[in-house]
Amino acid sequence: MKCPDTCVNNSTKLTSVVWLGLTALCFKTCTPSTVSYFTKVLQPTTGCFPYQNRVLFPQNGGKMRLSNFNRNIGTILAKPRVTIRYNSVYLPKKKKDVYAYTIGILSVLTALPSFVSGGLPHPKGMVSEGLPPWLKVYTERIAVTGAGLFEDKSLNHVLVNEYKAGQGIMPHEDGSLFFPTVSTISLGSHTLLDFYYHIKQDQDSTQNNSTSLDERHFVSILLEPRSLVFVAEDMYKLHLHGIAERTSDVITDKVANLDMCKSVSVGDKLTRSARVSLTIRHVPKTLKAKLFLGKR
Ligand SMILES: O=C(O)CCC(=O)C(=O)O
Ligand SMILES: [Fe+2]
Repeated sequence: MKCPDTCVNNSTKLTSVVWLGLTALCFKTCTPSTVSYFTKVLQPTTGCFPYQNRVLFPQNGGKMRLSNFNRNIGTILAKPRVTIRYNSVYLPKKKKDVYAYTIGILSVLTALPSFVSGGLPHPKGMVSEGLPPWLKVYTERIAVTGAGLFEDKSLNHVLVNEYKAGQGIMPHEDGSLFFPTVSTISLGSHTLLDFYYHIKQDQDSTQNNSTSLDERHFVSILLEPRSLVFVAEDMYKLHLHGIAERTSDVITDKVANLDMCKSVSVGDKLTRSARVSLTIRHVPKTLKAKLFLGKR
């Protein structure tokens, strides 16, 4: 089970020796033309996973194509202040696009399940490190697609997670360090993003106070390969979300976006494979990095 990215565990810092080893492995495994596509992106250490502050990634952001990014977007839940929007075909199926590289590189470097780009969110402010060009392609276009959901804020934080079949992320909330809209691109496998009611402290409440996760689970969203989902407002702030540790998912009537998914119906069993998610957010509180070299 992965921890949510709001956890910080410094004991998982990657040593440069391990990184150099993994880099050498990648360069040995990739063909020379592939290697020329990749450059190292140095990332800060955050989260709960080992090996996450060094990763190789394509830097040819300008060449990537995101098709349909403003089409096919559908709203699943849109009561006042409760919003999920879903786009099943946000990324084209195209050779040499970033999803292929992402999956390829993460499977070569199997010990790289997660990394953060943009900085480390902190209550006092994130020292903003900027995003590499290939990620900016996503953040800028998602800001357009999600217009109205981010209040024109720039998306300055990206978390990349890899899940092998059978892995998930425990029910959690993303917390107040982020603006309360999250956008997620899914690469590789489908998954089910499950939403749960919190346990209510209010004794008068007659519902949603079960301690059983199954009973608190009230809706799921099927995240298809290359899809984009926005979770906003109360859906972000009031409820927990998570991904169950399963190797396959049986589709039930709790899956709220079936009408937006191609050829999937209630009763179907979908087998998971490796999935990589790009979780793209806005961190409101940022600090300018100050370097004090010598006497002030
Ligand atoms: O991988 C995902 O789609 C969910 C990740 C998530 O909820 C998180 O990192 O906070
Ligand atoms: Fe989350």
